Amino acid sequence: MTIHQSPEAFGYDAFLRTHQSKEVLRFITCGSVDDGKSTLIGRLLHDTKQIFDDQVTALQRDSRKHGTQGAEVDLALLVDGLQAEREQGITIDVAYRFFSTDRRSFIVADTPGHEQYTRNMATGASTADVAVILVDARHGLTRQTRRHALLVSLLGIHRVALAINKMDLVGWSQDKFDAILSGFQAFAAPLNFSEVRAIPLSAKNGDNVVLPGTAATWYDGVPLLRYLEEVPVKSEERAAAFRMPVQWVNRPNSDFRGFSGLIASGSVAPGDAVTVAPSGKTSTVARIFTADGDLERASEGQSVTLVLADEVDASRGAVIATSDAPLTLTDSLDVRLFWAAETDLAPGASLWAKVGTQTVNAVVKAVHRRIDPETGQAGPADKLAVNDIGDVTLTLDRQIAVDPYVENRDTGSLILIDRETTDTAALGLVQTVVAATKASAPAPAASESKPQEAARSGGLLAGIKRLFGG
Ligand SMILES: Nc1nc2c(ncn2[C@@H]2O[C@H](COP(=O)(O)OP(=O)(O)OP(=O)(O)O)[C@@H](O)[C@H]2O)c(=O)[nH]1
Repeated sequence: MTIHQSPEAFGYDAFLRTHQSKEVLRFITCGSVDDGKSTLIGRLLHDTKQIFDDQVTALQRDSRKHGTQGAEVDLALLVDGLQAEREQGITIDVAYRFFSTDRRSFIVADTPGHEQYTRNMATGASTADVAVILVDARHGLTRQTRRHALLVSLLGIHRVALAINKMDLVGWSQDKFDAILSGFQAFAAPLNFSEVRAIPLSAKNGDNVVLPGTAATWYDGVPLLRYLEEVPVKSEERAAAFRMPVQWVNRPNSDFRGFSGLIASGSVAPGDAVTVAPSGKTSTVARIFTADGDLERASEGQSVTLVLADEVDASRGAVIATSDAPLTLTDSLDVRLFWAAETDLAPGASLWAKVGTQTVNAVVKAVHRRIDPETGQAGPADKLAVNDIGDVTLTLDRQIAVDPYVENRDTGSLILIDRETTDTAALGLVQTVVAATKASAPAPAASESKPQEAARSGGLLAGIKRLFGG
């Protein structure tokens, strides 16, 4: 089995190339501090044999030195690799872990349970197919569990694995398990999950994570990993329309002109009719060019260069889309925001908005409502504070090409960037899109501008967008 577990050691592209033939499932883990997320991911890596022997030796040594398990191996150390977080005892950032089994490859977004969770969770969840929500069986559902479930549902993840962990500490009590599950179902009823799968487990002991546990004689379901291997991934549920943001124009000589980018969604084949946003120019795909030769079809997640049949002007910032479902051009956006900046957001605020490779100036026209994280109910509001979720209208200085988030997570999400600090201030999900009635100057094919640089180098969201094709 191929061995890899860290994005630093093994890049996303390389990971996908190696496992091209396998389906990829992206999932996010969420839970409060100490529910056992790191131990669970460590257990998944360990029991699927994703770690080298020398890592095991290092782990045994580290466990004695830094671990919380006495003489035993502390699996959380496999995941909590950073020195600082060992010292502080918390996980700091969103970290991506890669592992694979014979059936599937997995990309796990591990987000911390401390107070930055809104931003971090929004980051990880915006690309996930499934959310694994951890609950400590001793404590049951907490405020955090409810908040995480709400965020997951707002971000459009329809499947939840409710991992009821530390069952060993409650004597594998079926009553406890049933009570937690029914409490969750009651809270989640309005959240539109298509599936909630509860699994009793012990990440520490390895019961029902990769291998079936024997302690819960009453449980007749599968271990978590088996669920993750079998759950349908998004692409099986709905074929998204083809979208490829142009990252650069490949023009090595006057005979060749191709548009290079990462396919954000859908697939494309030579002969397909395409429309380029924002210019609205149409053409057909003549060739799909890659370093390994031409392709008959290319799909989501692949980096390709498209050669079009006609001389079409498109540059960085443009999006090539299928002509039967083009993007909408607009300069006014209704957006659900996950506001992450320390300063409040109020009407009149001016920020950069970045959708894929397009960057424009955005002014907050109105703040409409705030969603109560406890209940999921929306109430009127005129500003948003740090970690708030709310709905706003943005006025853009130029038209951009977007989709509603429900139709396409890539072309339907944006980040807002603080103009002063160049920090990522929010993740936004496009709610409704009304096409602009009159033509205004479309977003230019900006040369590398300040916000783009910022979004390239700074901010978690930007990093993830980069990794996952924004
Ligand atoms: N008994 C028992 N202890 C567990 C289990 N899972 C995790 N733990 C322990 O719970 C503590 C917290 O586990 P972590 O994996 O560090 O928790 P976390 O959710 O990643 O916490 P942060 O990284 O701080 O967000 C550690 O001491 C683990 O060994 C379990 O199934 N049973």
